[in-house]
Amino acid sequence: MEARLTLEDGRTFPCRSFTGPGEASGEVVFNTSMTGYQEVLTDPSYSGQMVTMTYPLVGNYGVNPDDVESARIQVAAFLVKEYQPFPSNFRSTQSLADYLKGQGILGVEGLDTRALTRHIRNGGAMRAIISTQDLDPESLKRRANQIPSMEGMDLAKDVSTRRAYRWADGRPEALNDDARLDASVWRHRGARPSVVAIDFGLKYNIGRCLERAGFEVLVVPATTDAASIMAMAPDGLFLSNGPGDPEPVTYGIETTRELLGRLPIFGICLGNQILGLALGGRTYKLKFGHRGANQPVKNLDTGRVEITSQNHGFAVDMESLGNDIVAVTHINLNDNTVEGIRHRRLPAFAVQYHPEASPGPHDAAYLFDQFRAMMKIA
Ligand SMILES: NC(=O)CC[C@H](N)C(=O)O
Repeated sequence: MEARLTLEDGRTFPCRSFTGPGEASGEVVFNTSMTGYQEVLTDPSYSGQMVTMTYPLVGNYGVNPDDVESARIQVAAFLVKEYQPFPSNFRSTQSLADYLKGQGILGVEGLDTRALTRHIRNGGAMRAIISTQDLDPESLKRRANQIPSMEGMDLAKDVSTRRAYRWADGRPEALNDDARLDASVWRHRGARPSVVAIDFGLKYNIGRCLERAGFEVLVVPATTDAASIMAMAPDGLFLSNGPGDPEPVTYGIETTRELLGRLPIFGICLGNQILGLALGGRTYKLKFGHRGANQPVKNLDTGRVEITSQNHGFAVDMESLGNDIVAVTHINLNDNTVEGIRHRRLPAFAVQYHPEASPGPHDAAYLFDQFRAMMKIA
């Protein structure tokens, strides 16, 4: 079915829907991973964004119930060069087209994804609209310009869980109705270090990695305050990844500021930005962001280069961090932006990239053990 993608600057790309009629809007971003499209689709950090894959053939290994990073598809639309409708993989239970259709998400193919990616690299991430109904470029351009900008947008509280839940045995587990959110919430007190993970859009693989590193994990809503967290007396605090601009996530920044020095803190991606903001730094929007599974990052402590999985459009401004308080621990070797920070005196550190790497390489898995080493219970 004929479709059209129009960016806010008027550039238009003809394409075809492989999921039936529909319309979608959001910020268009590109991801350079060669595989892992199901993890990309379900990563809550993509909320409000339409994602295009630079790898040209998508759908060939289908989808399965295990590779999800959250309970649903989070992208606003999925844009590919060539959709492969005949999946061949022993784990596949459904085609990608049926998976998207089942959740009402528009998928388009036949799009010149290379030209689109080059356009975004030159002009920056842009707002856009895709439609099978409205094919008039002028009307689409006008409407694309009415979409709210990603800057200033707090999407974390929209995707966050409404109720606290346990992460156990590799999956989310609801608490009993009578569970009290105090120190009695932990089942393995004294045997395993306990971590409260603030859910700004938590990827499931972070839950899996925390559990694998030996933690007992309780996931709480984004707006949970410091007093409620201290009431549970955890051994550590984790700040998750999440969508949107970090600056308007003032409640998360405030909670983090209050808990600095009272609990060991580890943050990933949005969690890194929130820690940076809580430490008095600033964040800014990158031109087109980092999204892919082969981003080179230099660990300044060891001098080692890690190949990392990434998905972010904002970054912590290095100049805004007081050097006597915060150390930059990791930088991106493509553009020298901040990829990791550490408090010089207090137990708090974070990375902008994804050590849980889903999809992606596992070079940075050591960070979960580093967090564990900060706990009283080792
Ligand atoms: N994956 C993330 O946590 C992304 C953080 C933030 N939304 C950004 O785009 O920079």
